[in-house]
Amino acid sequence: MEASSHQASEIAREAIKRLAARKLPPTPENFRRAYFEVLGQAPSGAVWPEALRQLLAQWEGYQAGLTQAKKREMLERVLINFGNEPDQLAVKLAALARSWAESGSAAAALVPEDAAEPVAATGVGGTDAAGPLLGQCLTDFAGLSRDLWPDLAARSEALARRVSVPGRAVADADVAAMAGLWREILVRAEDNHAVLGGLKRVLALLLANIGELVSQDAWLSGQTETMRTALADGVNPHALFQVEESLKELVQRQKQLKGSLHDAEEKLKRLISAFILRIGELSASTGHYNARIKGYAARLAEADDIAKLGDVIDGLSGDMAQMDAEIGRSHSELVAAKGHVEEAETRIRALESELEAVSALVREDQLTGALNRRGMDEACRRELARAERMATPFSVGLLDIDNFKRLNDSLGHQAGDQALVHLAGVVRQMLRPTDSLARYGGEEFLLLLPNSDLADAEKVMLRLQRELTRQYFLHDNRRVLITFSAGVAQWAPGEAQAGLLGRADAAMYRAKAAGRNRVERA
Ligand SMILES: Nc1nc2c(ncn2[C@@H]2O[C@H](COP(=O)(O)OP(=O)(O)OP(=O)(O)O)[C@@H](O)[C@H]2O)c(=O)[nH]1
Repeated sequence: MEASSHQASEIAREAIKRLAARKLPPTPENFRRAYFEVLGQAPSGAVWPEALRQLLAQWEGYQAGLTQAKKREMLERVLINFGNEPDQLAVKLAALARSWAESGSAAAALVPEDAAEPVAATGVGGTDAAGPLLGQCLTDFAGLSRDLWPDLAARSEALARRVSVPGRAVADADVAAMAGLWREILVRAEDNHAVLGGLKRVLALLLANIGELVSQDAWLSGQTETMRTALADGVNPHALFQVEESLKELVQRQKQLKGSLHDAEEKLKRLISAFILRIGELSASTGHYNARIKGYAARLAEADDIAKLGDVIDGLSGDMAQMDAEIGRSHSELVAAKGHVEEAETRIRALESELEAVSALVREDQLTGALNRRGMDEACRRELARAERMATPFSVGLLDIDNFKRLNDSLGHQAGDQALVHLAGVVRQMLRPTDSLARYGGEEFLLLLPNSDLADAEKVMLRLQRELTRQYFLHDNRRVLITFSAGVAQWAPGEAQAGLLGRADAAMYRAKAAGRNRVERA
């Protein structure tokens, strides 16, 4: 129930009258209580704990027809619409939790447009009682998230300690900190969702390839098909359990297959050595026949009667027939072997092109483990969309190692490679879990920094420069100092990825031109 500005001033007037009548000092807290009393609502501090408690319970619970993704989307909508109005936000969140609880009908899956009805603060007398309750919610969350997100758990605990001080009113800053925490949870949950999706796709790819590789083994194909079907319905503990069981069987079967493969290899070896033997025999026998034919030629020259001639021809045609049979046998063996070889070659070519296609899908730079250009494009797209949706800042830092050619020339290309690996390692140590590192070019790296404005991004790059003076790159036990020049740019709403990176690039060039080892803002 929003009060118009006229109503609001009326309510404020009445609230002041009440304070005067009760001889209460007009502190902000007393005024706040009186104001909500006149308005007929519980003060917002009392609404928050209950709203969060309900939301957490429903977030983890199961509701027919509501997926986690759907719930996340609904929650984001509420946060975007009411994120700047803490009182309204608490009320809307409570209403959202109620709508989830009542879910099961299609209508319940929609965010109620007018969910302004305040939630009764059951058992909560006012702001003084709100703190401990809120603290309990935050402590519960910390317990649940400690394994997954230790940093958020720590933040939640710190906040819990702050709001749980008996008699202390919940301050607006606490509510803002909670909203910030909740946003971070959403972002992480979204990332986890993306990771799960990625794992599912990788597994599907793997299964598709296993199926292809073992297409002749009906049993194995059947198993992989079962796993594919189990995963197609969505990743849940039951499906994962099924897949795990199937994989165990698959591993067992693979062991047997390896044995068969070994046998097949042995057989192939025997076939080849037999073939070589045959060729040897053939050339020996043709040599032997050559000698015999020469003998027949001599006997032919000496044959002076038809009977002797007949003997020579009989012997010759007998030998010729035998030779013919041997050559025929070797020829058909040769044809069969050629067929096998061609078959194997076709299979190997198909597998090679499949491998190439799979490699092209890889999103990581092989040397440094940072994202490659493809991975960077995807991550950048995702972060821009998120920044747009959640109205949060997003910045990038583009760094280019200084005088890298000189390092390469003096220490060798391999040392240059190790220097790149070292730099990527140091960057990774410093990044937050939501940040990403991509290899932009040879000795250029891009840092994607969600939830960071230009000043934050500049701080990150300067911190990285300092860190590199502490963590030297060691080559043959010699310390080599790596410095870089960088440009930082903050995304402007509506700006395309190319525009953002172009600005960061231009700033980086300015840093080079200004003498290197510096950070310039775009
Ligand atoms: N070892 C190694 N060197 C690389 C790799 N990619 C690019 N390089 C080298 O990085 C060097 C970059 O040289 P330049 O573009 O002249 O830049 P620079 O020497 O760093 O000079 P400034 O950028 O002006 O400070 C070239 O010698 C490239 O061969 C790589 O993966 N490994």
